Amino acid sequence: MSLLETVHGPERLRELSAEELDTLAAEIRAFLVERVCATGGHLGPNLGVVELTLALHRVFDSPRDRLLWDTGHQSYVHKIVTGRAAGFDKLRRRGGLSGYPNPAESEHDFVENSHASTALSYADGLARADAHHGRTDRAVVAVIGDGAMTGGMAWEALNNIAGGPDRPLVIVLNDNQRSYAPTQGGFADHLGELRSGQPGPPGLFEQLGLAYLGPVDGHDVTALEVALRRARELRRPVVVHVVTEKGRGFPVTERNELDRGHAVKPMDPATGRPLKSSAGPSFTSVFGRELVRIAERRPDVVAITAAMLEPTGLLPMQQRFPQRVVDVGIAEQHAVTMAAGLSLGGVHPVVAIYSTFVNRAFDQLLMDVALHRRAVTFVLDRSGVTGDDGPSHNGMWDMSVLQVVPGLRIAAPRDGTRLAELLAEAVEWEEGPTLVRFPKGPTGEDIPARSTFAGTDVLHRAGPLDVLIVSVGALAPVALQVAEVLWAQGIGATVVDPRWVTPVNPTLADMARRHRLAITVEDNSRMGGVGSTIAQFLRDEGVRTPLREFGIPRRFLQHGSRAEVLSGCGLTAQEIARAVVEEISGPAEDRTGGEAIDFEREMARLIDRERGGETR
Ligand SMILES: Cc1ncc(C[n+]2csc(CCOP(=O)(O)OP(=O)(O)O)c2C)c(N)n1
Ligand SMILES: CC(=O)[C@@H](O)[C@H](O)COP(=O)(O)O
Ligand SMILES: [Mg+2]
Repeated sequence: MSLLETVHGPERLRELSAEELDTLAAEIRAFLVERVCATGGHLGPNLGVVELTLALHRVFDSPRDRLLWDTGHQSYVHKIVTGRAAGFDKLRRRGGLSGYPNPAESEHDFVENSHASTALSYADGLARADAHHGRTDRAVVAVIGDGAMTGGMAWEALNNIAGGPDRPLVIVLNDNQRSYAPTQGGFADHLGELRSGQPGPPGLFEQLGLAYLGPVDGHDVTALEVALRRARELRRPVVVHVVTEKGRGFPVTERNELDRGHAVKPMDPATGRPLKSSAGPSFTSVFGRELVRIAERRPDVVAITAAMLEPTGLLPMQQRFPQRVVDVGIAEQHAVTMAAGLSLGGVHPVVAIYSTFVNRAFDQLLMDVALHRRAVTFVLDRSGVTGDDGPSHNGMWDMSVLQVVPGLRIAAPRDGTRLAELLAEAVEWEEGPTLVRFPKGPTGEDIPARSTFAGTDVLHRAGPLDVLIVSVGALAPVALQVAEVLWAQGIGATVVDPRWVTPVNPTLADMARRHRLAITVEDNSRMGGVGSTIAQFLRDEGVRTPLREFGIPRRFLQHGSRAEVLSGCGLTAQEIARAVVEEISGPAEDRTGGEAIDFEREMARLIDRERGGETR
């Protein structure tokens, strides 16, 4: 039996000798490689915290002492030693282990949110609550990476912790010199000075009034324990500066200079080759390619990332124009307002952020960009359901949150060709901010329009004018399947894609007016989504056609594949069609005065007469 098989809780770790701990660390690394190569996940970060996690659980008594993991992607070892090794067969799979701490899984887990730079604020709150209740028998320990330390919230917390009353609060700074890429900036340089161990003036943390212990070898359990015990005994806020190696102990991640295996897809551990073949170009790769094409003809275009250069597709841009890509670290708020500054200075910034992380920079987008009508283009990758990264990573709120921003134009491409078109249109727009949002994964086959009216593409037209289906972004294949299912039941449908979803295209009112029912289908929260806005627009235009919105319900979505989670939200053709049939089953109210009309001919005539829009 392996040592690992005898570990069902942290107490077992305290029985082991130094040699046994070394053996256990090796077994855990082998376990991580075997399991995470099979499922995919954050292999590199977890290979780097094996010894640190063992030492933490030997020195501190979880869950009485609260261990908090910033971002939480590096908590697999914590899960293994707290009795969840068996769950790794279904890591990040529906019904299986979450890829982040999850209080529903274990009493040892406290913070599920995987948005970086929050742990010190949680720790400050917990430590104050202990003081408030007179609890002196426990500690708060926050593990935060050097990348997460580039996030502004971490410094807001440090300011309060350092200035607050003394209380047992241990900050373990896991310094592996990387986020995905090597961490940059003044603070990263300072950590380099601290790592050198050269004698010199007090470091930043001590100057703030915090105790500082380090640098400590993050792969030496004994050295770690000495430092952590000392930190525990200090009973005042202390930073333990731990130096680790991301991806340690597995050649495939150690050799990966791009990101040390930060978030790996299922792969063959012997070769590092992906287990699944690629399903064609991703939205991300199309964005990266098209941005370079735009940048070649627009010297004023500069790209900005918040520590996610490769995942957001900016690698081609950096390789082609290294001086025109700025990585601000995990600092989305700074990224957005810096973009406003760049725009004030005559640059057209393209800010590439995952949808879920733009939530953090809403005020900056609203007040620093939109209020000043700055021509900044936001590109939100991972919009809609992402799935396996759990509730905090779905990009399901961006169109609800951002549609309220005055002057912001929002586009949702349905395929790669539309993404290229819309990105170009967005960067050409100089009257104010623009935003293009798309999901994780392949673009799928192109879906051409059969006609276009004032910018709204007609994708499908069959039978009577029963249902107008407004398809938003990448759910177009679902919208087209809905039309097929309806037609099989004798119900006619017209599928349209507005491409630019905000502001609402007035043509939609003309189209809805001619149908018995309108529906919207979007990979976004149903509340406040595009459907809500179109419904409001139709009411304002006096259009009596009822509208039914299909989107993500107002709840946090547990992890699973994108398809599973979308299905769980009712966003499948069968379920949408079923709801439409129920809604429309009443007698057809004749809206055409008896003669069958040719919808597209009528729309062409109307557009030419009233709106002077282009028709094709
Ligand atoms: C607000 C926010 N922005 C971006 C991310 C994406 N992200 C996840 S982990 C990570 C790098 C974290 O680096 P670090 O804190 O040093 O942890 P390490 O992976 O090195 O252990 C990033 C950028 C995030 N989780 N939260
Ligand atoms: C933890 C984190 O926020 C990221 O690493 C995220 O897991 C990446 O997600 P993708 O795999 O969609 O790039
Ligand atoms: Mg790091």
